[in-house]
Amino acid sequence: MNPSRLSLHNRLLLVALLPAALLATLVTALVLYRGAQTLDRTLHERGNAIVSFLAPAAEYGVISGNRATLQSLLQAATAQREVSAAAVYDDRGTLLASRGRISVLEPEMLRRVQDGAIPHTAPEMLAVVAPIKSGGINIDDELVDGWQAGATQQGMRTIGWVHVELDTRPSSREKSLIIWSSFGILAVGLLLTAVIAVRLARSVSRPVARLVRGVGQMAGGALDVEIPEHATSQELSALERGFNTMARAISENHRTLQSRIDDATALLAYQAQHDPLTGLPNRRVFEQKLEECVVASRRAGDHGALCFIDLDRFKIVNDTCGHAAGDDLLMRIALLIQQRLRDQDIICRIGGDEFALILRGCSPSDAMTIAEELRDSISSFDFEWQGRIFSIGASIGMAYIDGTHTDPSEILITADAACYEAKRNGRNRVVRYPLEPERGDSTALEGPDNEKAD
Ligand SMILES: Nc1nc2c(ncn2[C@@H]2O[C@H](COP(=O)(O)OP(=O)(O)OP(=O)(O)O)[C@@H](O)[C@H]2O)c(=O)[nH]1
Repeated sequence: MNPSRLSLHNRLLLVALLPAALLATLVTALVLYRGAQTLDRTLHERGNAIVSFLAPAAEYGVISGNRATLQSLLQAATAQREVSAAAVYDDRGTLLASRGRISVLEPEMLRRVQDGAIPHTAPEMLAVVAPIKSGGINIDDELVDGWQAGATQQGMRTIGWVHVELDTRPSSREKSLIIWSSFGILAVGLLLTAVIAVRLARSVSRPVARLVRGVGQMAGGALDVEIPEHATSQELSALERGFNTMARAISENHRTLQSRIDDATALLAYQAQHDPLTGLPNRRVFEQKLEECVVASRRAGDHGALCFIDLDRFKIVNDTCGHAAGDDLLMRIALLIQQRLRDQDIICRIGGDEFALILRGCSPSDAMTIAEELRDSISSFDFEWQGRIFSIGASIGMAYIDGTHTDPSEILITADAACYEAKRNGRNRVVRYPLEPERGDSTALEGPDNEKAD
């Protein structure tokens, strides 16, 4: 298991459970060790207390050789709950009296006992041996005096040993009980800790996982993300609220930005196709529309005409009243032309005072009529600027689109040449330049007599 690859949930579990499990195990081990020690020590102390009581009490019986006295002493000793057997030996290790099933002690072992009890353990048994000391008690002395002489411990000699065996099984049972109850408490404690740790880890990892999912969705381009706000902790709850607020703000900003981009794109597209002064379609659109018209005339027989319009004496307005006046005049002329057109006609501004008019779906004579009316309207228009009145005209060169052309620029060149001819012939007139002059059409080369005096 590589800790660096653990998920947040498992890391939190580890952080919560590992110290608790280690601590609980250590405490349990300590409690068990100390409990076992206490039980062993208590048993030893109990054995020592019994032999310490028995040894001086057996002094008289050993000296006097009164085995009945010793027997009654041992009977009293074995009446104790833990004592399973007891015995008295003389100084040579000869058994003087015994009660219960006593294990036989080696005389060397007895001789090693000089200054107090020594323990000896065997399975299910703890043996305690203590020397019986005598300070030269007279057999005829009072028993009380003998006790007092024994109590002084001055110049005493070992005259025998008392041997007591204690049953360790109750103590072992108590130890087992302590062990199992400790393990039980440990298991329950760890289980409760695990349940709490899992709930705590979930309360952190789940909101974090929701946040991670939300961030991932946003990174993937889904800006309308809203995560459920279920966190119970104050900080995570604030984080969830903050994320949603932030996501809403980003989404809103994105929408606003997108709308601005759309507006800017639309404006750019409009500007790329329109003349900024008059608002009419520009030269690029004109070329495109002319090509469409040429294709339509070839494929569907949808004939029409192109009128190249160049204003007459426009420069005078500029020179006399300035460019602002010239601009205003251009806008008014553009409006005037637009008002006189049919729905299917297209008017574009293709130069300073030059306009191109595409008439769709009309015969040569209809086209000539429209062009003449337009010329007349322009020449009849009086432009007033700061108290001064200007009257301009328009020279119009017309080329008919009859399905015989493949190149739109040919038509434009033709119309331009016709316009030039109109200028040359005195301005303010319409000249039509068919590529192949029509028979009997006097206006095709000459144009009408529509010149207006300057
Ligand atoms: N005010 C204004 N003038 C412009 C604009 N674009 C071009 N012009 C001017 O329009 C004039 C066009 O020149 P011309 O066509 O030679 O002058 P004109 O007086 O119309 O002469 P003819 O066409 O021979 O009758 C020039 O003086 C240009 O500076 C514009 O956008 N605004």
